[in-house]
Amino acid sequence: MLKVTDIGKTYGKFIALENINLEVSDGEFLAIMGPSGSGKSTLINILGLLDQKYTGEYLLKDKSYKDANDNYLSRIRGDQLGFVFQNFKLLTTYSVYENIEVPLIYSKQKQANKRELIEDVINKVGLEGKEKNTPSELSGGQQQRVAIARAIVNRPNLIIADEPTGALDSKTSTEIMDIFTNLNKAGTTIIMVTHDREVADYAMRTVYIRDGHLYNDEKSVKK
Ligand SMILES: Nc1ncnc2c1ncn2[C@@H]1O[C@H](COP(=O)(O)OP(=O)(O)OP(=O)(O)O)[C@@H](O)[C@H]1O
Repeated sequence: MLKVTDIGKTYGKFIALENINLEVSDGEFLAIMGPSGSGKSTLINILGLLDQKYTGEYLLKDKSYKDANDNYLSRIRGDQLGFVFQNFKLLTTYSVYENIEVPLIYSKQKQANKRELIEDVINKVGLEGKEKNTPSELSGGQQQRVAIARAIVNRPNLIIADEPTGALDSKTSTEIMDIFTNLNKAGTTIIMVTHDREVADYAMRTVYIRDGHLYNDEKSVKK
């Protein structure tokens, strides 16, 4: 799915990432753990094609987007990637249905097909009956379900989730992780940042970041 070779990233003189190497296979479910400020968001911004200012090489499906223009990048992000964030990032004045429809606005599919895709993901995340509600009328867990539905409606190859359970209680977190597990079982590759060991345990593999360096297992993390 993707290959990162010797990636580095600096903010002025500050080294945020150094010598990062990482390969993620199709169908993998990877967790990235690490303390606050260690570089997790910086790394997934690069993986999610939200940041092109890095050194080294990043190939997504064997292709580099380092020199791609903004329009092209937005299209690739829309076609291939789905994003889920800690604070949901839903449009507050839109209904559940309309939020999920957003990624399909530029899609050339017919209206009836779009409706079918949206209804399908609403069922997948268990939000039947909430289509007309706005986010403020939903619980945190339900809002995250909307965000997941929006992330998967375009059937992306890769889901990037940044602390998807960070704002949720443990029972709701389990429900959200069950949704991710089912998506992964159905073939979607997932990369998830989390602080929570129990949440990371849902993934097949965990890597650790500390001070901008990536480690494959916790024992090798240099203190
Ligand atoms: N735009 C920026 N300018 C300067 N420094 C930055 C910028 N963005 C991030 N940093 C620094 O880079 C380091 C890594 O930040 P990053 O957001 O990737 O950490 P993180 O592991 O995601 O943290 P958290 O778990 O708290 O979200 C931090 O020390 C941060 O202060």
